[in-house]
Amino acid sequence: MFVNIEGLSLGYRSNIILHNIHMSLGKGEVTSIVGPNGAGKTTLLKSMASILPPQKGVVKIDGVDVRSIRSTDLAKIQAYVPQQASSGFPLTVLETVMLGRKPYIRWGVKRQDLHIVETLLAELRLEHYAERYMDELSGGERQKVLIARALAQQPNMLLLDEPTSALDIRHQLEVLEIVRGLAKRSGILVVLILHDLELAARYSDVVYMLKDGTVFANGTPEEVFTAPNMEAVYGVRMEIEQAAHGMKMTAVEPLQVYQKEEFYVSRCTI
Ligand SMILES: Nc1ncnc2c1ncn2[C@@H]1O[C@H](COP(=O)(O)OP(=O)(O)OP(=O)(O)O)[C@@H](O)[C@H]1O
Repeated sequence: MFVNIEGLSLGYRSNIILHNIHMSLGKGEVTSIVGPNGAGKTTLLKSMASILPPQKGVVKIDGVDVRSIRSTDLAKIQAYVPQQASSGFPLTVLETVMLGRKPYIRWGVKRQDLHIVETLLAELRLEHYAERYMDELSGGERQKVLIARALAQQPNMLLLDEPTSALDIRHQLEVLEIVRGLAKRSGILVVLILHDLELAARYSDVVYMLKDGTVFANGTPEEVFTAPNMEAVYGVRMEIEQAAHGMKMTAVEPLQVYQKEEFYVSRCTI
């Protein structure tokens, strides 16, 4: 499986958000989309999920325009987990994850569906929550259940919008290890939106850095996460070092701002 995005421009009503985006994503690769708030990351992911139609350009999966794929077929190819999802009515964890099997279920739940769901619950250490209702879970537990539901679709392509935002550090690593393991073992194409750039560096093969609805830089984490790129895109001076398990990024600027304020306050007091 491969995904090509060619000259994609789109927005909301007459307000164009993404401008002439080109991307190519390969099987078994983990790609992170990063960039400041409002850069257009979610809009881009929604367009890959065929939720938002392009105004120009095209998103192609294996050479086929995603807009021409029927939604039931698309659900077997790709799973999308939005930033916030609510079911609208009360479901247990088991029922929620079972919803991921919906594209495959014709007349009723089969033993194989139950096996897939139970295996995922165990893998994500959610088995003890199976009978709990979704509104009885913490934000982080709910986020893991939604990831389990996406994985139950057994997609070739997984689109996750800030999948670790509600998770503590141990669960962040756990989820990203599972997702990366799936990419490497099963050849799933994974696209993540991440705000934590150290996690993006650690778990991604490829990074696309967006600025104002355009691709400012793309390549390996080492190529993209450079001090000049960070300053140009985030407006923050950073020190970036290679560390044993990825990259270490330290913001330099906030410290200076603080020192300037302190200086200003002490001068006023005098
Ligand atoms: N439904 C909508 N209607 C109109 N404008 C929208 C809508 N959704 C998003 N936008 C605007 O599109 C721009 C890009 O939003 P988007 O959610 O794609 O950014 P993002 O990079 O994912 O941001 P964040 O990091 O804050 O989640 C923003 O200026 C936002 O206000």
